[in-house]
Formats: sequence, C-alpha cells, structure tokens
Amino acid sequence: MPLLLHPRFPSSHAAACAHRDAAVHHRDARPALHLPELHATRQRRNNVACRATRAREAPPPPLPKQKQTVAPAAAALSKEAHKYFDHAVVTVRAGDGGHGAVLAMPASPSTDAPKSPRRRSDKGKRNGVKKVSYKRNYDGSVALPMGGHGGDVVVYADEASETLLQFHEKARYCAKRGGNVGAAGTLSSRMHNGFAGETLRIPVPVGTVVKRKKGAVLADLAHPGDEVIVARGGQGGISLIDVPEYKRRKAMALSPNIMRDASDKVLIHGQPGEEVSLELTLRVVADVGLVGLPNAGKSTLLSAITLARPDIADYPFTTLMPNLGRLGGDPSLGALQFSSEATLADLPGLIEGAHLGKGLGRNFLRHLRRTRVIVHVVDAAADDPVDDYKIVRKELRMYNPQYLERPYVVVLNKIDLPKAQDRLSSLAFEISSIGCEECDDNNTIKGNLNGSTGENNTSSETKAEGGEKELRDYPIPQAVVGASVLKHIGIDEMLKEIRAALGKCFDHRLPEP
Ligand SMILES: Nc1nc2c(ncn2[C@@H]2O[C@H](COP(=O)(O)OP(=O)(O)OP(=O)(O)O)[C@@H](O)[C@H]2O)c(=O)[nH]1
Repeated sequence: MPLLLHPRFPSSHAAACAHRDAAVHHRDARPALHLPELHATRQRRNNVACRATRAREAPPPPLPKQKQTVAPAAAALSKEAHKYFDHAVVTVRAGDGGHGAVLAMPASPSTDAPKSPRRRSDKGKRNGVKKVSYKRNYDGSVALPMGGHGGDVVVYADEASETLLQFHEKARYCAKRGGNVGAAGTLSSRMHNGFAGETLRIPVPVGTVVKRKKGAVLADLAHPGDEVIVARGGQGGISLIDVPEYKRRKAMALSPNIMRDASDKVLIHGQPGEEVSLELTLRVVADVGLVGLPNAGKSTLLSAITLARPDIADYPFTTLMPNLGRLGGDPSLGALQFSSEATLADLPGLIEGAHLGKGLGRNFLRHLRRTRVIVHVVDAAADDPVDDYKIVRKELRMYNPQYLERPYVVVLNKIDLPKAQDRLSSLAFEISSIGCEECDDNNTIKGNLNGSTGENNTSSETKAEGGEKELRDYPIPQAVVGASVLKHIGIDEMLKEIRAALGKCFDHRLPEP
C-alpha cells in the first residue's frame, strides 16, 4: 500500500532518523588514512585556516562605497528631477495563491451502536448522527475549498499623479498573497475558500506608456482611469481528501479529489504570482505644445493665457520639466463647436543638437508626440529671429518629421521692445514664407497667412536632392502673430489663431450637425 502523507502527521521524525543513519553510514564508509596522508591533510587544513585568517584580517572597505551609490541618487532626484520624472523601471510581483488543505472524511456512524427509538429532534439524522450536506459542484461532486487567488498588480492612469519620480525611490511592488484554506481537518459544509489577495493598484500619470522591460508595450494609459493588469496573481491550491484505500471507492463517489500518494501534495500548494520588470515612460498628454529656444518666453505665454504658474526667469533653461495649463473654451463659439478645454504644455527650451540629446533635448521632444497643434514662440528681439526659428524647426524635423506636418502658429514675442517692433512685419513675412502652402502629403493643411503669399516656394522645386525634405517642403504656419506675452499685447489675436488651429484638428471629431 502506498504511504499516505498527511500534514497533520509530518514525517519529519522519520526523515531525521534517515538523515542520521545516512550520516553514520557515511562516516563509517570513509576509508582510513595512513599516517603520511593524515599529516598532509592536517597541513592542508592549517593552510586553509591561515588563508582564512588572513582574509579576515583585511576586510573589504565597507561604507564609502555605499555612500557613493545611495546618497547621490536621493540628492539627484530632488536636484535633477528633470532627468528622472518621465522614465522609470519598476519590478512588480503579483501575490502567490493560497494553499489548499488535506482533509479527512467525517467519521461514519458506527453500525454497532445500539438503536435507540427515533425522536422528533432526530429529524435529519441517521442513527443519531446528523446528516452532513456538502456544497456541490455542477457535476454533483463535493466542492472542496480552494486556496485564495493571489492579488493581481494593476497600473492605472491617475490625474492626481504628475511624475514618475516616486518610482525611483521605490522600485519594487508586491501584491498580497491569497489566504490558505483556513481549516485543515475534517471535511465539513462550513469550510470556505481562502480569501483572495487584494489587487495592488499602482497610480501613474496620465500619458504613461507601460512596457515590459526589453519587451512588448502592454498599454498606453492616455486617458484618466485607463488601466492594465501587468502581473496576475497565482492560482490557489486545491484541497484533497485523505482516506484509507479501503474507503476510496465510496469517497470517489463524492469527489474525484482523493489523495493518492505524497506527490499529490504539490496540488494543494498555491501557484506563485507573476513577477515582471516594467519600463514606464511618460509622454505628456496635451493638445498644444509650446516650443522655442530657451528664453523665448514660453513659460510667460503659458502663465498669460492659463492659470498655470511656471517658473519664469531671465536665464535659459528655467523650465526643466513640461508645465501644463488648461486653456478655457472660446465663449464666442457654440457649445458644440469648441466648448471643451485644451491642454497646453510648455516644454523646456530646445537648442541646436537637441535631437541628438543635447540639453536633454530628446527627452523633451518626445513630449510633443501627442500634441495636435504646435505653438512656436520666437524672441523677436533676438539677434537673428529667423535663424532661431529655423534651428527649432530643424530640430523638430530631425527628431520626428511628422512634427512639422502638424498645424502650427508662430508667436513673434517681445514686441513691446523697440527692436522687435521695428522689424515685426518683415519678420512675419519672412517666417511665413518658409514652407509650402499646399504640400504633397495628405495630412498637411492649407496655410492661412497674415498677409503672406508664399510665392517664393513651390514644393516640387525646393525638394532637396537625395529625397530628404527641407523646411520649405513642409507646411507654412497657420498664422504668424506678433505679441508681448509679458505686457499682454496681442494676446487676443494669438488666442484666436491657436483656437482656430485647434478647431481644425477637433473638427473631424465633432458629430454631424
Ligand atoms: N520684454 C519682454 N520680456 C519677456 C516677454 N516674455 C517673456 N519675457 C522675459 O523673457 C525671459 C524668459 O522668459 P521665460 O518665459 O522664462 O522663457 P522660456 O522660453 O520659458 O525659457 P526657458 O525656460 O529657458 O525655456 C523672462 O525674463 C521674461 O520676463 C515679453 O513679451 N516681453
């Protein structure tokens, strides 16, 4: 008869005895050493001891290394948040399944018991023993309790969350395991499944792309409330009935889950939860992206037309992380036309070579990906505003040529300064001439210039040799407006043009009138 193992009667004693016997046997079986051999062995032992002593004498230098690795990371997080806010790698582990149990059948009433006269209170009892009613499966077999399912791990887009910085402080998250089947012992109708482990929900900013590390993209959480299960909890273990062999046939009629031998015990163990490493990348979700060289006045523009209050200062790279602001709907338009608010993202200033990562440009450029309209801010009082304009356009093109296909408005800023005021019209003309009015691509939009004819350019003539498109092969701006966002000059005109560009993008989503 096969040996039936039961958790209530562990075989640890037997195992210990077997281990001791084996040890004794092993000692006895060791061949006797002759004297020279014995001497050599002692010598070897001494050598080892000496080496060990020497090793202990010179311990590896401990603390300074730890300081170097841990402390700067924490300091860097607060000082250089812009390097970390939009990318993080985390490891998540779902909960293990809870364990099932090995159960015994309840004792059957003794056939030898003397028969006593049946009373009213004995209703439902057979020979004085209460008849047990078990929970049943669909097929009629007795439902044995299962270990609880391990908790899943879910990542969801939360509007209250803004950056991924917290994942640099804590990079490992574990869900709870499922509960074990509470009662081992005798099968009864009151037994419950183990409790399911709670789902671990991890909030991330809206716009986070969740990807397996070095693997496939799992989800793009572009809208508030979007969520994805990234790791599934382990299945709970099943329970088994342990009955002696002579009772098996009867027990099998009740349930097929009869324990046969020790190897069945693995079935009662819950499955381990999934563990995955995830790469989280934040791509800002905004309808409008503000681009331009450092110090052009992008943050000032954002604070002039929205309630956002970004840092503004007279030195480049004041903005290190995208700032978001909400643009109210245009009250002059009907509710259906454009009542919804649009989000504006003020991106850090771009410099020449940004597409190659200069000034962390690549990190910022990727935040334009979801924008529909680009507002290009140019400092009209700078030495060469047209060149500044071209530098930024070229960087956009080299990072992602599709950025140049999007409708865009050029804001010639700082016209309160005399230098800018004098050359405003010539600048507007020059900038609005760089591009083609009707480009080949389907997704380009016919330009709407303030006085520009765009005569100088025809796309067929200006295509660069070798097939790569030049700036003039991309659409001209929707509008070029002069403004002083600091002094609130030309703000209405600018807003009108931004809304017009946005309106064109939203038009195709509006319901048919
Ligand atoms: N005279 C004048 N100064 C302006 C105007 N707009 C912005 N400025 C000034 O230009 C400087 C830079 O402005 P910011 O808004 O920080 O420029 P930014 O483009 O966001 O700069 P980065 O953060 O480096 O990308 C600040 O000193 C502003 O006060 C304007 O219309 N007129």
